[in-house]
Amino acid sequence: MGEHPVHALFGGTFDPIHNGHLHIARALRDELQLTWPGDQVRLLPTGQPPHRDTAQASPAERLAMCQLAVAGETGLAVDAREVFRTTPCYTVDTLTEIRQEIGNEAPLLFLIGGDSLQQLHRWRDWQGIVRLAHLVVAQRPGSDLQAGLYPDVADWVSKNQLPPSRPRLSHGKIYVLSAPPVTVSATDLRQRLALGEPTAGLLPDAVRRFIFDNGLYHGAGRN
Ligand SMILES: Nc1ncnc2c1ncn2[C@@H]1O[C@H](COP(=O)(O)OP(=O)(O)OP(=O)(O)O)[C@@H](O)[C@H]1O
Ligand SMILES: O=C(O)c1ccc[n+]([C@@H]2O[C@H](COP(=O)([O-])O)[C@@H](O)[C@H]2O)c1
Repeated sequence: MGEHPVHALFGGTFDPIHNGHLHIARALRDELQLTWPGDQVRLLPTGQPPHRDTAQASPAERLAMCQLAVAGETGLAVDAREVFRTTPCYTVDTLTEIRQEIGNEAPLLFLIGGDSLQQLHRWRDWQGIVRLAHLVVAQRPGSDLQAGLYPDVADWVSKNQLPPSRPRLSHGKIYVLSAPPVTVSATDLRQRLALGEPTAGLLPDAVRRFIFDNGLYHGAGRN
């Protein structure tokens, strides 16, 4: 144990990917010291998310935006295995597939925001997810990680804390990032873009250009 690369996955609709996403992907890489050769935080754009409406941008556009967002970023990459699926993508299935690829010993992490942790008990087989991977949670404005959790999840969280160092165990723990919360959300960005309101500082520059060049989110292109 310990000599295996660490694989971290960050699933999302990424409609569009924004600086809040990049902030927590970088925080995961840096706080858990994923600096060994082969260590990676991979953005995992979902195809059909299980619990929400279809994305506004197409799978190919969301994938392209993720690729632009990580270009040149040490230790960040994109995993395209879910994005073109037309049936719901359940995280437990994807992590099972990745676990088969990397073997049983390698640490596997799944990054979510605090709002997702509050919904975790509604996910398909969440206990199965933590038998496959560690969870890493980013604090998000409005998500109270002490009071807002389903009791079974809160109980598991309280007993399974991971220390802030490069993980050696393969799965089963939780790490809450110390990175301060940032307020950016994709819903707010889509609204701003539709209304032609400013988005500077909220999106990676290359993603902003892609949105404008391709006329995404109706009305984009003015700011
Ligand atoms: N600003 C943020 N801080 C922490 N976590 C975030 C932030 N934005 C998104 N996340 C997390 O990233 C994951 C993917 O998010 P998603 O692609 O749905 O973006 P979103 O901004 O939450 O979108 P939407 O507003 O459409 O719900 C989720 O687990 C979500 O909790
Ligand atoms: O597996 C599930 O039941 C499940 C339920 C809700 C969300 N997820 C995953 O959580 C990630 C974030 O989802 P979202 O909807 O916040 O973009 C994304 O990878 C989804 O596939 C997974």
